[in-house]
Amino acid sequence: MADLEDPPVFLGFDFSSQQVKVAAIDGRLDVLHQSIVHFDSELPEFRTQGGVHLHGDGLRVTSPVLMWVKALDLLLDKMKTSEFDFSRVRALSGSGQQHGSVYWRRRASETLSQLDPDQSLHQLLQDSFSVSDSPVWMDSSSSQQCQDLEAAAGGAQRLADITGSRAYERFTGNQIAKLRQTRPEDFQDTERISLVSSFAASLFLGDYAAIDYSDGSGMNLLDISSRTWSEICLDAVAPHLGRLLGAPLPSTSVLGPVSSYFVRRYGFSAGCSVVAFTGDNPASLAGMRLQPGDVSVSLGTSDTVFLWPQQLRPALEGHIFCNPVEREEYMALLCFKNGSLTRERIRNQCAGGSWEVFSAALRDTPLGNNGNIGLYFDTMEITPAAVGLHRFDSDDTEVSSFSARVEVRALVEGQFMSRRVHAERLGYSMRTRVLATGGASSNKEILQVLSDVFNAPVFTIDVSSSACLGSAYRAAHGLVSESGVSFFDVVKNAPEPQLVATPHPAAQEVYPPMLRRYTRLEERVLQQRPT
Ligand SMILES: Nc1ncnc2c1ncn2[C@@H]1O[C@H](COP(=O)(O)OP(=O)(O)O)[C@@H](O)[C@H]1O
Ligand SMILES: O=C(CO)[C@@H](O)[C@H](O)COP(=O)(O)O
Repeated sequence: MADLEDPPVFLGFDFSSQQVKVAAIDGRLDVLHQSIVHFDSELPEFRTQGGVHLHGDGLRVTSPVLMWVKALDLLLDKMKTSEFDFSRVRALSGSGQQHGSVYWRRRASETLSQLDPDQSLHQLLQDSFSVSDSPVWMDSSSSQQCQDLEAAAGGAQRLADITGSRAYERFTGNQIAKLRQTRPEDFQDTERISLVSSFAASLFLGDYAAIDYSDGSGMNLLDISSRTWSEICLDAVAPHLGRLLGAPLPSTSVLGPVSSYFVRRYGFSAGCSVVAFTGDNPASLAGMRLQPGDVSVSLGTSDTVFLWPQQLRPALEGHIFCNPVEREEYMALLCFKNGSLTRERIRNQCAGGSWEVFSAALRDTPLGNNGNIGLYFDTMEITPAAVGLHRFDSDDTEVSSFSARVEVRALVEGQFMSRRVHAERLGYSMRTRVLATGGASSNKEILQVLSDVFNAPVFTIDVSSSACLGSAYRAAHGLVSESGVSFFDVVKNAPEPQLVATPHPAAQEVYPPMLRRYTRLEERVLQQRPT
C-alpha cells in the first residue's frame, strides 16, 4: 500500500497495431516499469497476423475487439506478477492506433459500470460489442463512402478545410457510414461508438470515455477549428450520430477516477485519475516532446511523419490533427501503410529473416545504391495511392529484380525518399533534427539511411514506446493542466533525446538528384495505375 510520502507514479498505455504496451514513470519522469503483450504470439487463439485479419477482398482489415480486452487483462496480470505497486499510481492515460472503431452493444454501459473484480474483463465483456471485428487503420474498403462524404461537404478540399483531411478510407466516419449501410442491424444494436483510444479509456473508467480532440481529428467528422462535431459530416454519415459519439473533449481532460474494478482487482488507489486517451501518433508527439521546427519519423507498423505546423493549411495530401498537448495548436501527419511489414517481408526474402543480415546489407552498399531505386507498395499505399513493386536502374529503366543486398538498400532508401518528398509538400523544410521512434528505430543502420536521406541528425529516446511514455507524461500533465501549467513545464526535466546518426558528408551530393528522380518515378508509377 502506498504511503502519502511515496512519490507519485503515472501510467501510460498504448493499444497499437501489434501489441498493448505500458510504461510507468515516477514524479521525476524516470521510467520504472515497461511491459508488453504481443497479440500474434501471446494471444494465438485470435489468429491475427500483425495484429489483424486481412479479409478475402484484400481491402477489409479488422482486429477482434475482445483480443484488445484480453491483452489488457494479460498486461495487468503481468504487472501484478512483477509486484508492480498499483496503489502509487496517481493518474493514467493512454493511446490507441488511430481511426479504428469499437461498437458497444445496447446495455453495455450497465455492464461496464458493474464489473465484478473476481472475473477478467474478457469474461465480463464477452457480449458487450455489436461488432466483434473492429475496422482498423489498414482498412481501405470504404471508397464509396469517401466519395459520398466529399460530395456532401462540397468537395475534397472543403472537407479538408473543415476536418483537416480529405476523405480517407480508414477514417472513422467513412467506416461508420459503411457499417450503417452494409450491416444495419448491428448498427441499430449499437449504443456508443468509440475510437480504439476512447474504448481503452472506457475500460479504465467503467463508463464511456469521451473522444479527445486530437484522435477525434482522424475521423473526417470533427471541425478542427471549432473543435465540435461538424453537423454537415455527422448528417452525411448517420442520423443522430452525435449521440452515438458523445461530446469530444480536450486531450488534457481528466475524465474521472479509475473504476472500482481496478481498485479491487489490482489495488489501484480510488483517487487515481483517468486522463483522456488519444491517438498513438499524438501520444508519440508528447513522448518525443516535439517542438515547432522538429520533424518526427515513426517506424512502427505504419511509418508516419509528423510535425508541429506553423500555419493551419489543410491540403489534399496529409492530415491536420488538433495538437494533443497545446489546446490551440495543431499537428500535421502523413501515414505510409507499407512500413515495417514491408521491411519484414524483404528481410525474410533477402536476409534470411535476420535483422543483422538486413543491417549488414545496408552497411555494405553505397549511399545512392549505384542509382538503383525501388518503390515497394505491397498493399495499396495511403501516401501516395499506389500499389505494386517498381524497380528502376540508374537509367530509370524498369527492371524485374535486384540482387538481395541492392533490394534491401533500394527498399529503405526508397521508403525514406518518399517520406522526405511528401514531408516537404506538407511544409517540412528546416534541417534541424529528425526524432525517430517506433520498433524499427532500434536499428542503427536503418537510422543512418534516414539521416543520410533527410541530411539531418537523427535522435531517439531511450524508451521502447514513445506513445506509452507520452501517455504517462500526459497523465502527469492532465492533473495540473486546468491550473494553467503547460505540458512543457511538466516535462522540462525529462531526459533529452540522444543523437544516434549524423549524415554522411557525401549525402548532400548523392540525394538531391536521387530525390528529384524519385519524384519523377513516383509520378510515373501513379500514371501507370490501372483505372
Ligand atoms: N531490429 C529491428 N530492425 C528493424 N525493424 C524492427 C527491428 N525490431 C523491430 N522492428 C519492427 O518494429 C515493428 C513493430 O514496431 P512497433 O512500433 O512496436 O509497432 P506498433 O505499430 O504495434 O506500435 C515490427 O513489425 C518490426 O518489423
Ligand atoms: O493510420 C495511422 C495514422 O494516421 C497509423 O499510424 C495508426 O495510428 C497505426 O499506428 P502504428 O500501430 O503503426 O503505430
